[in-house]
Amino acid sequence: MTMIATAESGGIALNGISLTYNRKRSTVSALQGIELDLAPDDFVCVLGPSGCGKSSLLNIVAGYLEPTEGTVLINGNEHTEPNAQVGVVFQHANLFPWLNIAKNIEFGVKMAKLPRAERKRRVNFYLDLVGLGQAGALLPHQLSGGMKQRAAIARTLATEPRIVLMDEPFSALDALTRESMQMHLRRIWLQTRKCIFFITHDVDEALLLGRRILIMHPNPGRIVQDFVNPVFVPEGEFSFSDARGGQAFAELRALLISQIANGSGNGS
Ligand SMILES: Nc1ncnc2c1ncn2[C@@H]1O[C@H](COP(=O)(O)OP(=O)(O)OP(=O)(O)O)[C@@H](O)[C@H]1O
Repeated sequence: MTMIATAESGGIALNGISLTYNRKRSTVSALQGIELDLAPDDFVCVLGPSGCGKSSLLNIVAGYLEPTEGTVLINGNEHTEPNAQVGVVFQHANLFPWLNIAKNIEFGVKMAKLPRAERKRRVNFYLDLVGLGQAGALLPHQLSGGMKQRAAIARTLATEPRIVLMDEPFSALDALTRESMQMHLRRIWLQTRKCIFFITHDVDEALLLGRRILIMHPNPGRIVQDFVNPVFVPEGEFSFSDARGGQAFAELRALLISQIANGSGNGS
């Protein structure tokens, strides 16, 4: 597999990131020596067995956790705490139940103290982008699980961050909704070309969505593969089920599953 270099101005650079958790009687090396450059329009999927440090890495990029060593640079500036340049979408939408969908989306934008007209423009634009143009007046409990998650994505995008971090955003959804969300996310990325850093346990999801794929292994948590996804479709719509049926897709899936299993101690 080919290694790629994506250092570009405007992107995100992780330099020498290590993270050690101190427990009562032991320490855990959750991350060690992470070097990573993310281009402004990357779509990076991160795969790896449980406990390899995926969420820890995301939390460091988000500014929620301070690394033991190393720095995160966004557009050349050191990034040490949560700010509007980094948006995060979690497994659960966590919408405010008392606010309608439009007001939920506007909430983050309001925090940025933007003029009212710009707030409205963004709410309408991002509602349309996630296919909820007709749902702005509904309350969260009136939405399906997939619609709620689309609203959460719109809420994050409306703050116009430089990078969107996603921690298994579709894992709580049923299979059909999940596939439709994957298609939505692909369309959103094609339209916005926003840098997306997407953690998943699902190899198919990574192969369908990621232009670039990282594989991490634990003990210590580290990146063992970083490659351009050879079955990524760069433009337009395509049938996910046809793609899954392709030979190159199936071979790569099998290879990645064995590489992930090697890291979990289940490999041969
Ligand atoms: N707050 C904490 N205190 C101590 N150890 C922690 C803490 N959070 C995570 N760890 C440990 O750090 C390592 C990496 O955890 P992390 O949650 O980042 O992995 P992950 O790849 O996201 O796992 P999963 O796929 O199961 O979510 C694991 O060994 C975990 O037990």
